Amino acid sequence: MTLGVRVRGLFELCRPANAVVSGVLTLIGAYVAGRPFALAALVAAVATVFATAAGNAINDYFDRDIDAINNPERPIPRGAVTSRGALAFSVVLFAGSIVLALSLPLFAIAVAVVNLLALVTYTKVFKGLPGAGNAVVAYLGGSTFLFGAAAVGRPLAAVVLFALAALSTLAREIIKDIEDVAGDREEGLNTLPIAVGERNACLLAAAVLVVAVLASPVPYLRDLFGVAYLAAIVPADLVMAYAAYVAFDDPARAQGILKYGMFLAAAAFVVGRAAA
Ligand SMILES: CC(C)=CCC/C(C)=C/CC/C(C)=C/CC/C(C)=C/COC[C@H](O)COP(=O)(O)O
Ligand SMILES: CC(C)=CCC/C(C)=C/CC/C(C)=C/CC/C(C)=C/COP(=O)(O)OP(=O)(O)O
Ligand SMILES: [Mg+2]
Repeated sequence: MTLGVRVRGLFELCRPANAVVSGVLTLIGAYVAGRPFALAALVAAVATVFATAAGNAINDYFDRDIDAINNPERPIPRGAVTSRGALAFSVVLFAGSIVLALSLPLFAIAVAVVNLLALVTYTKVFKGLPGAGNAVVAYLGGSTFLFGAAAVGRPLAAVVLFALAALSTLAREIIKDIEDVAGDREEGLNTLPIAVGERNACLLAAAVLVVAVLASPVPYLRDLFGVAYLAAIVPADLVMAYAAYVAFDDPARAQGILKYGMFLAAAAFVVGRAAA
């Protein structure tokens, strides 16, 4: 195995696009809290990139046997990275994330510690319990905004964004589990759609999305954002509501549409704060 093959494998293990998105959401949290250019905001964003990369790497480590069957192109099953190498890489990334987080205010350190525990335990403890794994990933997604705001000393500024992002991520994770039912059943996993049926899981995901969409004006109503936010969030809400509708027929397409709607919503947060 050449060095290039190994480096590429480690890079893929991090799922760099997801890690960078998480870091950007942390910066948005600091921006909404009013201090995007503070050094602490940058430190928190890099800590988030490291933590997300570490979480993805350890997920692939724990999933190595399942992925050998279902995702043979992943770095461990295809032989680009050894399983011990993936675990060691994840430990190094976690350590980097902790060292960075230790320079932040106490509440931000607390969020980082809870998140690292959640990332380490997710695959073995929560993923196999119906709904629990989805809730953990939803919490993690939402916590990026909270972490960014906490890093600059104003966690309360991001509480509503945390809730909106967690609700929409919860819906998307449930829809992704509906998409994955066939493979997950073979693996013996007990995900929500396997436990309660695909239609019930879809009804729940749609209901969660409706709550998120109906709650989306709250940052405006609480004077956190200006009126431009309303103009920016409406298209995002429409895309997310459409995703809920599509989920009943085509969950694979719905989760992609929903991701797009979530990105639009994150952009609306920036617009809303800029116009506050
Ligand atoms: C109603 C309203 C205003 C909602 C707000 C929506 C919002 C701003 C959501 C932000 C959440 C977001 C864009 C999260 C992405 C970050 C992330 C890495 C999430 C967790 O992903 C795990 C997932 O299992 C990986 O999936 P995939 O994308 O298919 O690789
Ligand atoms: C703010 C700080 C310190 C950290 C934030 C950490 C964040 C945002 C994590 C986002 C959620 C995430 C990417 C978790 C990683 C573990 C995970 C759920 C991987 C998904 O792996 P797949 O292999 O696609 O799916 P399953 O293994 O769940 O089937
Ligand atoms: Mg996995």
